[in-house]
Amino acid sequence: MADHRNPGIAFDEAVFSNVHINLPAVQRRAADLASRRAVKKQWQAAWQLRAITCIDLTTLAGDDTSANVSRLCFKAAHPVSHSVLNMLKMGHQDLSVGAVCVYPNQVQTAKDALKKAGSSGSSIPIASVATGFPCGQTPLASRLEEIKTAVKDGATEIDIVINRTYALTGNWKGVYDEVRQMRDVCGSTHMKTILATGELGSLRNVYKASMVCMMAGADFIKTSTGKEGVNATFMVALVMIRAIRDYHVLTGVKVGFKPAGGIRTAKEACVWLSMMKEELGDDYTHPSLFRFGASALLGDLERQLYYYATGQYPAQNELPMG
Ligand SMILES: O=C[C@H](O)COP(=O)(O)O
Repeated sequence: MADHRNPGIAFDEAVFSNVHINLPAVQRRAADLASRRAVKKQWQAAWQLRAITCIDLTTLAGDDTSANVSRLCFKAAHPVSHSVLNMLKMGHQDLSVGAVCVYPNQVQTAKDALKKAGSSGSSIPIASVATGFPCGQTPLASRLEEIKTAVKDGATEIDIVINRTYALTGNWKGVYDEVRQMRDVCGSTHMKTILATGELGSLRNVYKASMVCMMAGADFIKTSTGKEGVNATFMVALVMIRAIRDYHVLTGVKVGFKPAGGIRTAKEACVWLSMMKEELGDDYTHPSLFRFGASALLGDLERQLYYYATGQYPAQNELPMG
């Protein structure tokens, strides 16, 4: 993630209260993206490798144990098998994902496992969801305490959830104040704010929530927890991207973007990256400003790279960690 931070600005409702979303235009652009054909050959492999570096490799399950978290961390440090990397003439490259993303209770395990994975592992950021993830329906004091614990245990990025009750009742100052306090508690730890767009009711609210979180100091805005009925969609992304652009014009600060939930295929990942490049520029195809929140995307990316290298898809035993 970029060293620069978003310091945030004072709350000012005038910045977002009159926002107008051109729904037909957003729908058309989203439909165009969804029907886009994939790039081919070496360009496809290059985009797939880039996509891997942008993944927040995630496990957020009630049945997480040190075994599956450690396995995830090993995979984060070695996302593509050596044989495939050698076939791609990439064996000399240190390839790793953007971060691992786990519950606060698993941060310590992740830290130990990444250390065991060697130099490529110990430099991987540990993101932890916090603040009553996924619903955020716990008292503010305990949500802030959760952040402190995750940071103390070794989290280098915190993914907070916003207060949807406040957002849906138009209490944007309430959303701002909470996020601001979370940002303060994060200290030097980067903060991503999860909007849970599938629960915000309208694209105008998505824009407002994006802007309020950035004003409060979010370093990234993230679409979803992965647990809502509807998670990352191109329509929501286009609205959040517009807010990122507007905030940049207003403050000169570039805030990152993280779509999360339901992104499973290499083809989708490449479309997301090409959208970022077209909408916000090449900077937004790098992990410092762009991440995929995904639990299952890496497997398909590795499979497609294997296909590119060998001309055939792997059997299960050929990518045992896939
Ligand atoms: O933040 C990440 C999401 O929880 C991952 O969702 P997913 O399991 O649908 O990839």
